Parts: sequence; structure tokens; C-alpha cells
Amino acid sequence: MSKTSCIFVEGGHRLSGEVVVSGAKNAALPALAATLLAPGEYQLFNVPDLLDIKTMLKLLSLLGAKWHQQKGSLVINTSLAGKTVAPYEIVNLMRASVLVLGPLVARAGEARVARPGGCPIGKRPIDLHLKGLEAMGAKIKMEHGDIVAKAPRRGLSGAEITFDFPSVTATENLMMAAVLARGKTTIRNAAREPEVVFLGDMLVSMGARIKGHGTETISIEGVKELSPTKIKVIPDRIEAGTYLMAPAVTGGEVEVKNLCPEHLETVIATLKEMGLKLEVAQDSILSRPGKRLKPLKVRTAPYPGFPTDLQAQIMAVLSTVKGTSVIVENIFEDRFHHVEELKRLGADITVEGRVAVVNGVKKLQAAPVKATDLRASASLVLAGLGAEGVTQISEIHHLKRGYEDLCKKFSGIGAKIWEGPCQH
Ligand SMILES: CC(=O)N[C@H]1[C@@H](OP(=O)(O)OP(=O)(O)OC[C@H]2O[C@@H](n3ccc(=O)[nH]c3=O)[C@H](O)[C@@H]2O)O[C@H](CO)[C@@H](O)[C@@H]1O
Ligand SMILES: C=C(OP(=O)(O)O)C(=O)O
Repeated sequence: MSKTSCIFVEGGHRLSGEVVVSGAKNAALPALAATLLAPGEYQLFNVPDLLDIKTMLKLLSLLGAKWHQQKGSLVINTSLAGKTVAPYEIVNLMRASVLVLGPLVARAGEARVARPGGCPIGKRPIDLHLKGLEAMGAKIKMEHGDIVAKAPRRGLSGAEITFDFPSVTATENLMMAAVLARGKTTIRNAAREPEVVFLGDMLVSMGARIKGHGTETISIEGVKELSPTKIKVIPDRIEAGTYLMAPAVTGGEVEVKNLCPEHLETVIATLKEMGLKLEVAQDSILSRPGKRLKPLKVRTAPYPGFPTDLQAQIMAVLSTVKGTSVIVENIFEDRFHHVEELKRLGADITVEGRVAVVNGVKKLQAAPVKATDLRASASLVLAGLGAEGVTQISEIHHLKRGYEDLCKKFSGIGAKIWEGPCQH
């Protein structure tokens, strides 16, 4: 379907059944970038079928890699991936494309990468990525908006790096640069997200010497070369969280399968506090509302805090929970674009700076709304599931960046949701 497709959601249907969570976008993307670190054939399992993955594969192809699907897995061959220019047309589509910078400088000694795009949720500078590479000896300049990076003749060398904020992709980029650098790199105040741990595990399986991924201090002893690997992408904790919240809006009972409960501890605690009954098993969670839902105070924070990538969705849920909820967005300075759209559905929300105050209303009413970014799209779907009438959501290309088969998965548990030509 083209960009003029919309998603339509008819509210008021109870959900019941099972949803299987896909592989994590934010784990699969760095894994794809990491294939540039050593020539050869990689096999990645559980890669979600998403627009962002297609974009990253396009970028890898431009850099000389080849790929094909093989029995549900993705096989990537980087034997001929010798190019080092990542052009604006691709990089501008997605934040994670900046993740080719570290591997290219580490392996090829140079890279020209356009400034990355991604969800419009704040300024999203990349100073931490660049300062870290400079500390490893790279010379960096900006040319016509592109980052041009060059390693010294003898390659990058290990460095002491301390972040003033635990940036996820900066941690990933610098881990990938450091695995082939001479000597030891220490990254302090590193991000601890499960996707960072997954990338660390992948790099270790390629022969990298990394310790401490998943803690605030990551130590990396550079090695001369790495070799390709086979790896299974971890489940998408943000997709899982989105489906776990849905019964709070619709009633009913949904079993969310193929997830990793340890990655969702704060989310589980928050949803339980709101009054969802969650039965947690080894790799699935059964979610249903208790007698009464309660308003919440939610503060987003780096992992293991409440994820910013679920802030919009919990706001949609809280918009019909009786009482006053407060949501504080601590990661991105401009991640409340969904508020105006939720208000179009009748939500009562006021925003001041990084704080949103949500006064729960009895019911939302359907209206045409616009998805402003990826997670905003999911919040509008959740809101639409509880609204009276048929909600039309436009600009759904955002949603396709990060939710595999969303309409099919929600339809499978009883929602009335479909994609079709926009009507307004
Ligand atoms: C592809 C991917 O994995 N995207 C995720 C990643 O984005 P991303 O890695 O872009 O997010 P960061 O963790 O880098 O950003 C966190 C904060 O640090 C700031 N910052 C970041 C880098 C930098 O060099 N300088 C700087 O100031 C950002 O502006 C932001 O305010 O983590 C975010 C926070 O969990 C998630 O919302 C995104 O879904
Ligand atoms: C913000 C997100 O993605 P990106 O970092 O790719 O913009 C997201 O996954 O919610």
C-alpha cells in the first residue's frame, strides 16, 4: 500500500487470544551493522519484517554486501562490502543507520555517513558518537552535512570514554569501533538496554573481547580480526509492552508470547500498579484488567527504567483511566506530538515542558488522526481500540518502521482493524 493508506480501527471490541512478539527492531538493526566488522557470511534468525530493516539492508547493499532470505532467516554476506559512503537518501530515513559509522571506521579506516534521521522526537545530536571516535584517534569533520571520519594509519586505539548520558546507539557504535581498536577501551555510563547486551553477545560470538555489557562500565580489549556468526535476535520488548497494555483499553484477555519477561520488569510493575493482572510465565505473559484501573505517575528513564518507547502507548491507555495521571518524559525533549492527536479523540491532556498531565475521560470518540512518529502511531491504535466509532490513522509509514503485521496481530485477537485508502 502507498503512503496514502490509512489504518482504520473500530473501537469497542473485547480482545481475546494470543499474540506472538517479533524480533526486536532495535536489536536487529545494530546486528546488521555489525556484519560490516568482518567479511563473510552471517545468519540472523528472528529478524522482523519491517521498513527499518529493509532500509538497513538497502544501506548494506550500497556498501557492497549481499543478502538473501533462507528458511525464515536472513543470510548476509559482507565479503565484498568495501564501500564506505552511506548516502543521505538512506541514512536520513532512520536513526540506526548511524550505526554503520563505528564498524566502517574500525574496519575500513574511513567513512562518510550522512546525518541520521529517525523519529522526530527531539534534536537527537550525535556528539557522543563523534567524541568517542575522536578519543579513539579518528579525525572527524562535517562536510555538506555529512560526517567524514578517518582513522589513523595504524587504526583506532583504545580509549577511556565517559558519557554524560547513557546513549543507546552511541554505546553500540563505540562498542563496534572498539572491538577492532588497538588496546583497551572503557565506556563509562554506558547504556544498559537489552539491545546493547544482545549486540555485545553477538560481538563476543564473533571473537570480540568484551566484558560488562549490561552494566554501566563496558570494557573492550581490541582484537586483530573477527569472524562471522549466527545469532537469533531477542524479542521486541516495546512491541510486547504495546500488546500487554491493550486489554486495559478493550477488556478481555491476551496472552503475549515469545517475549523475555526479564526485559520488561519495570513495564510489568507499572502495568500491575495500574491494575492490569499479569500472569508471567517463562516466555509469555497473560494480560487482563483487574476490577478497577488506577491512574499512574510514569517517568521514562534509561533501562531498567520505564522505556520512552512506551510513553505514548501508556498515555493512550491512561487517557480513559479515571483520575489524574502524570507522565514525565526524561529521555527526549520533544516526544509529546501524540498529545494533540489523542486530544482530537477527546483525551484531556495538558503538557508543560516534559510533563504531561492526563485527566482520564469516560470514553474517547473516533476521529481522523495523524501518526507523527512510530510509537505515537501505536498509541493512536490503542486509543482507537477503545474509542466510539471508527478512527482513521494517517501517515502509517511510521508504524511500518517498527511494528510487524500490526493489523494482522490485532485482528487475530479480535480487534476490528484494517488498512485501506485514506478517506479524508
Ligand atoms: C535505533 C534505536 O535503538 N533507537 C532507540 C535509541 O535511540 P538513540 O540511540 O537515538 O537514543 P539515545 O539513547 O542516543 O538518546 C537518549 C538521549 O541522549 C541524547 N544524546 C544521544 C546521543 C548523543 O550523541 N548525544 C545526545 O545528547 C539524545 O538527544 C536523547 O536525549 O534509544 C532510544 C532511548 O531508549 C529509543 O527511544 C530509540 O528507539
Ligand atoms: C525512536 C524510535 O526509533 P528511532 O530511534 O529509529 O527513531 C523507536 O523505536 O521508538
